[in-house]
Amino acid sequence: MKQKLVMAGNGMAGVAFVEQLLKLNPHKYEITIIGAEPHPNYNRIMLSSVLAGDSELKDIVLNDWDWYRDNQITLHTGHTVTGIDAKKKNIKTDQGLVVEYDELVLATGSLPFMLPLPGADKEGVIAFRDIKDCNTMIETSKKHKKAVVIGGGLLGLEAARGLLNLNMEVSVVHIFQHLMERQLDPTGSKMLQEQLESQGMKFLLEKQSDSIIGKKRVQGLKFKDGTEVEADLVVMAVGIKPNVQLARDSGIEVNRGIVVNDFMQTSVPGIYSLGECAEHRGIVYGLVAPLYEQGAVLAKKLAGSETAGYAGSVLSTKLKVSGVQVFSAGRFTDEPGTKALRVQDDLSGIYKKVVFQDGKVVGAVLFGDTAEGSKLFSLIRKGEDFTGREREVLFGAEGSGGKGGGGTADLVEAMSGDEIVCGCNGVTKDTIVEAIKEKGCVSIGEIKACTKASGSCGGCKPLVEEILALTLGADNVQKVQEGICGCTLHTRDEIVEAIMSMKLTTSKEVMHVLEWKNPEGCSKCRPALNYYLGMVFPEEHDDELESRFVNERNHANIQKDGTFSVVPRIYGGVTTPEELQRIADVAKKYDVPLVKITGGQRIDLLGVKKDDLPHMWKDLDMPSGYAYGKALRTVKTCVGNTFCRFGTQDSIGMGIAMEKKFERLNTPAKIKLAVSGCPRNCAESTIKDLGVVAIDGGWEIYVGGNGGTRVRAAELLVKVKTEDEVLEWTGAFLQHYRETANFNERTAEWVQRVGLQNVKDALALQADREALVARIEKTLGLMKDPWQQIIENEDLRKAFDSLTARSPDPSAGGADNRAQGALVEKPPTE
Ligand SMILES: Cc1cc2nc3c(=O)[nH]c(=O)nc-3n(C[C@H](O)[C@H](O)[C@H](O)COP(=O)(O)OP(=O)(O)OC[C@H]3O[C@@H](n4cnc5c(N)ncnc54)[C@H](O)[C@@H]3O)c2cc1C
Ligand SMILES: NC(=O)c1ccc[n+]([C@@H]2O[C@H](COP(=O)([O-])OP(=O)(O)OC[C@H]3O[C@@H](n4cnc5c(N)ncnc54)[C@H](O)[C@@H]3O)[C@@H](O)[C@H]2O)c1
Ligand code: SF4
Ligand code: FES
Repeated sequence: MKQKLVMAGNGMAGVAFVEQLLKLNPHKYEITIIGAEPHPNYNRIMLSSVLAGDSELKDIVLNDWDWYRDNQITLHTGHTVTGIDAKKKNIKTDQGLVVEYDELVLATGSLPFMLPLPGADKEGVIAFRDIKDCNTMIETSKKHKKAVVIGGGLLGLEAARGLLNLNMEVSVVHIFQHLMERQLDPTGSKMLQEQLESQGMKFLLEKQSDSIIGKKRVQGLKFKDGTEVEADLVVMAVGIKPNVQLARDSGIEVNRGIVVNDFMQTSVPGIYSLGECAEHRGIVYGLVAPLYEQGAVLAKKLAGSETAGYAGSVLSTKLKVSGVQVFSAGRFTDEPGTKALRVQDDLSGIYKKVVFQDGKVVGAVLFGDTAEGSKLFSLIRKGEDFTGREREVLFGAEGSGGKGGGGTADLVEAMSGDEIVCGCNGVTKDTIVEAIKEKGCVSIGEIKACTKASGSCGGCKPLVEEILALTLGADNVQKVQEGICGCTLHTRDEIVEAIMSMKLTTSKEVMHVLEWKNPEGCSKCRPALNYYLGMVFPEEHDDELESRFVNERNHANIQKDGTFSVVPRIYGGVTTPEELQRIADVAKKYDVPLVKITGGQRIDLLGVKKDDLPHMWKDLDMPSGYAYGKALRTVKTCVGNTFCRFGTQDSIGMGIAMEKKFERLNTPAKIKLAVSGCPRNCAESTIKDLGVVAIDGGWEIYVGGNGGTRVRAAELLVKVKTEDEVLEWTGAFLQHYRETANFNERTAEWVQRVGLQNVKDALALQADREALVARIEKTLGLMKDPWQQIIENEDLRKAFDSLTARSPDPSAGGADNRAQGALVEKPPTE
């Protein structure tokens, strides 16, 4: 008869242990798991990504309901274990359930530490620990503007980045002078602060919180120095405390955490503990890598296999904030007896520090370029002696900037099979090699799907790539590729090629023919396929509305309060008294709460009710400005030579001609154009996807520029003489971009990826330009104004209305609508 194994806690550490146990001895136990949260085990690490809008709950589930069922595990979610009777060997839950055990595992994790400030119980003061907190933040951002995060550690900064993505104004309050002082030295910390400030984060450093201000809901935070900051939301991210109450109440020895020996045994026979609630040799861990190592030991112990026990872990961390690369491992501070090798390149924003003791690497900090993180972490764990040749670690044996320390390839070769490569998911080298050799994985994407390695923080990707290359052999390395999303291993180019060669015209066909793993697709591939199909076969492919993002389906941008914004097209930013009168009349008639001039020189009517949209479009009698779409947005113009005394050309006329020609064009990502009448460049043409600047006797065309979060100056594509040439080059450039960029890739990223010279080469010949222009014109000839279509076509109007019925909560950015499968994107900008 099977023994009964019961586990309190359905989190990352506990379930990873059960997975290991099932591999070693699948039939030994009848397993029951009790979890307080209502979900199956999900990847807590990826909550930062959910908050940042890059994934949804369903994307981060590690073990779905079927997994428990397939492994005959009884799962009770929404139950909290409240008592243990170690004599009778049973546990009871808050719902009155009593379960008997032979072996009991406590994997209750941590609780967020909440500063005991006066007023901390007010509405809007939360932690960031679980899905519920994530949803609270997403919901709050729809109604409120100002967020304050207390704590400038890993969690606080990831929370702050997510809140910025939710369009909140974010201030991070930190008690010390330097952010992430547990992971970074002052230099790295300062560079991090500057980078995050450039993303819009504000910092209040060396501030001690005193009290939370507000009535029922938080209105601000007061500091001990008497100053205050306004806040509609306060997120506390000041550390965690092990969740030990259950163990303590049950007479199990507890210090900071539940005290365990090297075999994860507590002071009470038959009761084990692991994860963030456990304390081993005086240390309580707060990252997943050590928890997986503990799980592997406990699995062996309970499976009856041999194990030397758990001896503690060295830690490494990586901040998961897009646009910022930070890695830290081991002992990185300057202590007596240590020496550091430092490389600082302020021009490229790169900083590397490697700390040695007795010739061995004991710690490292990397900022700006973290590619060597895995290698350094491995060197720390291996303890290889570099006495007299320390520089090789960063500069290679020749001191030439090579990979040093034997390079990643040598390191990977020297790794033992049971060494963990992916700390976030506890994946060993053996598991990855097995996935490559036995399950036929040939790409990072496949290995991720098969083993989960590289699927969380991404820090182990260079190591996984190296293992792949070594295992497959150099000749097969070119086979290594990532699919466009987890549903497929096919790259963008393969998909487009298949669409063209097999004449595929629907997403379903593509998914079927290319054997999508998930036949429904996901929020990444569905809109991408719809775009590629429309780009290749503009006539044959029927636009798949259900694959479009929610704003595109509504032909209007959803605002945080659930209302919509309406932006009619105003060609080149030029309007007339009659048009202005109509806009004013519509704004009055529909009680529009805010009329705003946008950065793109047009007028935004904000706060419109969903039901009013078609009526307003009709009354406005103006084309859609596509302010919601992956399409041509605006053509900004300066006054030009019509009125400006510096103007050399008619920038307004040129801009209007461009907007009239390319309006409604579907593009991989939004497109903004501009035309300036002289090199003073008042229309900011050099931070646009395509910007035109008038010069004496002609025009310069710049491409690949971007304002917004990642500013990039556009680069000169060509100088031309006539307006017709401007239109021809613009058409050719846009079509080349449409045909070769990845879906969702802005021109700035695309030009950077493919190189300006390649773009120039593709457009150099007149014949090639003409062919591209012919193709773009074919597409443009088919495009119709979506507002007009809905006004005129009864069927489309009904479909639009039923869209309302299917999304009763128009604030479709919310978790509910995400769950229903509505595709939601980050907020758009003009
Ligand atoms: C936003 C965020 C980002 C993070 N990013 C990283 C990262 O990049 N890298 C990294 O290494 N780590 C990261 N971490 C930390 C990592 O998530 C934790 O180390 C890990 O989840 C701990 O696993 P655990 O199983 O010990 O605890 P948990 O994952 O907290 O699981 C414990 C579970 O037990 C349940 N439970 C508690 N008490 C009871 C009870 N009495 N009865 C029943 N159930 C109970 C809890 O509800 C919980 O679901 C992050 C954490 C957060 C919050
Ligand atoms: N990328 C990652 O690896 C990652 C991401 C998120 C969370 N985590 C883990 O989750 C856990 C929780 O993260 P965390 O950042 O809350 O914990 P932490 O203990 O690492 O950092 C808390 C930070 O808050 C600061 N702080 C403490 N009291 C303060 C106060 N009164 N006012 C202002 N600042 C104060 C501390 O100086 C510290 O920098 C940790 O174990 C962390 O390692 C890891
Ligand atoms: S860019 Fe030149 S032409 Fe245009 S408004 Fe400025 S100064 Fe005048
Ligand atoms: S180490 Fe984070 S995903 Fe592998």
